Amino acid sequence: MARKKIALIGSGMIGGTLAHIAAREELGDVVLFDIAEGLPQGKALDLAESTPVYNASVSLKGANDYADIKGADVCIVTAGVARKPGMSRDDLLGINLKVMKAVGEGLKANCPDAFVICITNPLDAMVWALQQFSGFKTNKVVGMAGVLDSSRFAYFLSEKTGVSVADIHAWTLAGHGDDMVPMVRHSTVGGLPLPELVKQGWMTQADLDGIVDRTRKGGGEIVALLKTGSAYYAPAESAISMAKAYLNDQKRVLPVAAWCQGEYGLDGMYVGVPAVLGAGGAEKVVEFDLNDAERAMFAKSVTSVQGLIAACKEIDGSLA
Ligand SMILES: NC(=O)c1ccc[n+]([C@@H]2O[C@H](COP(=O)([O-])OP(=O)(O)OC[C@H]3O[C@@H](n4cnc5c(N)ncnc54)[C@H](O)[C@@H]3O)[C@@H](O)[C@H]2O)c1
Ligand SMILES: O=C(O)C[C@H](O)C(=O)O
Repeated sequence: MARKKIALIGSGMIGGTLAHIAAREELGDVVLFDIAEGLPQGKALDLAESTPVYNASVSLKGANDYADIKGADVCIVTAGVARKPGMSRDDLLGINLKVMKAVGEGLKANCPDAFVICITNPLDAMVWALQQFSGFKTNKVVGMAGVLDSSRFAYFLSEKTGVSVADIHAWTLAGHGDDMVPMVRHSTVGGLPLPELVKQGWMTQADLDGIVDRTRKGGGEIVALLKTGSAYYAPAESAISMAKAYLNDQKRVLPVAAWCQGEYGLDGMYVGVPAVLGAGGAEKVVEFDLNDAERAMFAKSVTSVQGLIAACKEIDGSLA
C-alpha cells in the first residue's frame, strides 16, 4: 500500500512541529506548504536530514505551489496569523478569513477527498469558513481545539491531584474562546467525577473553580509567556491525534469542532463537541446530557461563535 500523504498548510510554529511529529511517527509523506518562500523548503530539508537518525522512511517536501499537495489524504491547516499579548483570538478574524478563502480554493482544486483539520483561529468560525470555501462534505472538515483544551484541563487536574494524566479523562465543550465549557460533571480522575473528588477531599471547590478558569484562559497564559506568538507543541500533538484517528480508522471519541445539525439543538454550525473520528471523518457527534447551568454556558459560547460567523458573512459576501 502506498504511503499516505499529509499536507500541512502553513509552515510556521505549529506547521513545523506537525511535520516533525508526522515524520517521527511515519504517518506518511509530508508536504509543508506556505506562502513564505524558503520557509517550508528550509523546514522540510532540516527535518528530512533528521530522518536517518531515527530511521523514518518518509519524504518531506517544502512548497509554495498548491499543485504539490495534490492527492493529499489529510490536510492540517495552520495558515494565517497568531495572536500576540493584548489581542483576542477574535481580532484575527478579518485577516485569517482571507487566508481561509485562499486555502479553501487550494484544497478544492487539489485534494477534494482529503480529511481536513483546521487549526487557524478564531477556530470555530475559521473551520466553518474553510468548509464553505472548499465545499467539502461537513464530515470531512473538522476543527482542532477541544483536544487541546481538554488536554490542558487534564494536565491541571493531574498537577493538582498527583494522579497520572493517563488516568484522567477531561472534556471541554463549545467554542474555543474564554467562554468554553470545561465539563466538570463528565470529567474524571481515576474514574471519579470531579464533584466526587471535591467531596472526598482531593481538592477544594475553590481549587476546582481555579482549574476551570485556568483551562478557559489557557491559550492566553501561553501567549503572555511567549510574547511573540501562541502555543504550538500541545496544539500540534492534538491535531496529530485527530489525523491518526482518521488514518487508522480508530473510532476515537475526541472533542473537536464538528458540524452539528440537530445535535445539541443546533441548526447547522461548527462548535466543539465530542465526536467519533474514523475513516469516515467525523462519523457521529456524541451528545452529553447537559444540566441547566451547562446548557446556559454552552448557549452563551454558541452565541459568540454565531456572532463571528455573522461577521465573516459581512466581510465576505460570497459566504452569505
Ligand atoms: N485551534 C487551536 O487550538 C489553536 C492553537 C494554537 C494556535 N492556533 C492558531 O493557529 C494559527 C497558526 O499558529 P502558528 O503558531 O503556527 O503561527 P505562525 O505565524 O508560526 O505560522 C503561520 C504560518 O502561516 C503562513 N501563512 C500566512 N498566510 C498564508 C496563506 N495565505 N497561505 C499559506 N500560508 C500562510 C505564514 O507565512 C506562517 O508561516 C494561528 O491562527 C493561531 O491562532 C490555534
Ligand atoms: O490562544 C491562542 O491564541 C492560541 C490557541 O487558540 C490556544 O488556545 O493556545
